[in-house]
Amino acid sequence: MTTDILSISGVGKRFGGLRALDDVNLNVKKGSIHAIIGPNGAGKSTLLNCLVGRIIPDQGTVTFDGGSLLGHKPHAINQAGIARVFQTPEIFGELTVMENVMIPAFAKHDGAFRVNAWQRARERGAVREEAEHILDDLNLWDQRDHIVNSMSRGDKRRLELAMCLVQHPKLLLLDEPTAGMSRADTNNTVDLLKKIAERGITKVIIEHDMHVVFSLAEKVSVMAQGTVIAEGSPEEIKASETVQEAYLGGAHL
Ligand SMILES: Nc1ncnc2c1ncn2[C@@H]1O[C@H](COP(=O)(O)OP(=O)(O)OP(=O)(O)O)[C@@H](O)[C@H]1O
Repeated sequence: MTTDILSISGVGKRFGGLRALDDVNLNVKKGSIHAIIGPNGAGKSTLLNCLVGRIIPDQGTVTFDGGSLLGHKPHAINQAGIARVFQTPEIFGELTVMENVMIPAFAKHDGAFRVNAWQRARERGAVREEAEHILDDLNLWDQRDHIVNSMSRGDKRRLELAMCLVQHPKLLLLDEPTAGMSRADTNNTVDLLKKIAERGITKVIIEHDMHVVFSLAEKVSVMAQGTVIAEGSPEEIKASETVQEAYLGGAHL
């Protein structure tokens, strides 16, 4: 029996004459933290976009939790249990931290269940409790009534993570979660991601910061020119000559 929650097989995507993805094969084990690294333009974001329904591959299959993801709209994929944290947080700047976390929590509930008014009122309490719990976990509780526009970039990214976690995803996609952060904020984010690892959510992380990759990932896939050129544990990837050559032109990771 397979323990893979996500299987990408033979995926290809062209943009005009450019082959952005070329026969991509990649399997993600349930409950693992799987990093995808590679130089600029390797196709990492395009692949992620295929997983959330923003881009439809020209070829190949993508199977998540036993069903095909292809042809489904982003909203349906989100309801199926995939949440994504973007490079630029997608949050509501005029609202408070708590309001931002409540929105996806309710969206998840309303999408998952058809409820009458009484049930809905009862669930309201449960949803709020869950939101409070997650804000506490992500060290955002003290800022719960702050208007989001006034927060630092690092805090906004943490908020976006909270907005994903409150949906109880089976798979969390993190697109450069530490991009533009100071070293201190990066280290905090790494600690946080380790902490939420205990929730058993599978994570796929695209990241340029090798310190982040090697401190978090159990498995690393290396992409270059639209395809996966190497795969292994962080130690195997660090030691791989193919990776050193193709990814960094011979420099050491
Ligand atoms: N919508 C698009 N239309 C045309 N070309 C695109 C489009 N999206 C991506 N590309 C091209 O596809 C290739 C792969 O881009 P992609 O953004 O997936 O790479 P990446 O590995 O995520 O890079 P980075 O690390 O810089 O984010 C690049 O050459 C890019 O210019």
